[in-house]
Amino acid sequence: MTGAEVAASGKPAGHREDTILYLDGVSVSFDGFKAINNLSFLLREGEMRAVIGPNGAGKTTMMDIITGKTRPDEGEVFFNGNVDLTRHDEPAIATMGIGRKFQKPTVFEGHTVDDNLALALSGVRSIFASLAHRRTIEEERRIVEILETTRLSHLRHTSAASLSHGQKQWLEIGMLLAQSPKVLLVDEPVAGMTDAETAETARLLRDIARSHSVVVVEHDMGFVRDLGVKVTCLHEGSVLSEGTIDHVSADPKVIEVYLGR
Ligand SMILES: Nc1ncnc2c1ncn2[C@@H]1O[C@H](COP(=O)(O)OP(=O)(O)OP(=O)(O)O)[C@@H](O)[C@H]1O
Repeated sequence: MTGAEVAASGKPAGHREDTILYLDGVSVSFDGFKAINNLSFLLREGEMRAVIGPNGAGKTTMMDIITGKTRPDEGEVFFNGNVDLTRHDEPAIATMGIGRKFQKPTVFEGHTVDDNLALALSGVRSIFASLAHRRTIEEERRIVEILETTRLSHLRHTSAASLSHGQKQWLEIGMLLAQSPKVLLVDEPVAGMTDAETAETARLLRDIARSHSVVVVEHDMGFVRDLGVKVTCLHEGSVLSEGTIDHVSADPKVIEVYLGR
């Protein structure tokens, strides 16, 4: 956060009511080590944010706190302005509309792209029931829409096992979209991708961000630049720098602990 955005009280500027995610004064320790230290992080509804920072900065732990995997020792964590996430567990938070994509793709390799999306769309149904289920017009429309968004229309009937690494990542993003989340948390989406796939992923996420709030954790600075959104750099569990990519990447503190290494 820039100095201008921090009120005199040290509290983050902006009303909680205007946010989709609101973290303030959040701390968590593991065996006495403060992995998150008085962290404040605000995401407006419909905003996409890139989160960067060196290894161990607390990026994953911040996501764990938002999704209910880790409970903070202190601080406020709110979703949609008024839902106190510290009072809910992981499955409840996922159901509320916070979807998370981990770094490693976990698609069903033995099934087609289409089946994978149908499975994700059905949510609670068993694999067998889901594949035997006769699709509604609305389900078919959603699948076609997600295939287009994820650049996989031409691979609809291809086995997920034969997709490239990048296409598997896109399929998994599609499976997340099928659950209609309000917020997508995306962890290192372009790790291991080709340059062309990386560039396409920035476009894909920008498309998704037109109708969702998104937090993207990534180390690839070229990709972060392509996203064209506000950047938050974490260090030692707190916000070290926040603003445009040009502001953050020119910040001497960021250069010292992260970019200059
Ligand atoms: N369950 C845990 N028990 C003990 N220490 C933990 C636990 N989870 C995270 N940590 C520690 O907290 C710190 C923050 O880790 P975290 O994984 O959030 O960083 P990160 O920014 O995601 O790093 P990376 O870029 O390497 O993924 C690290 O020092 C890590 O070792």
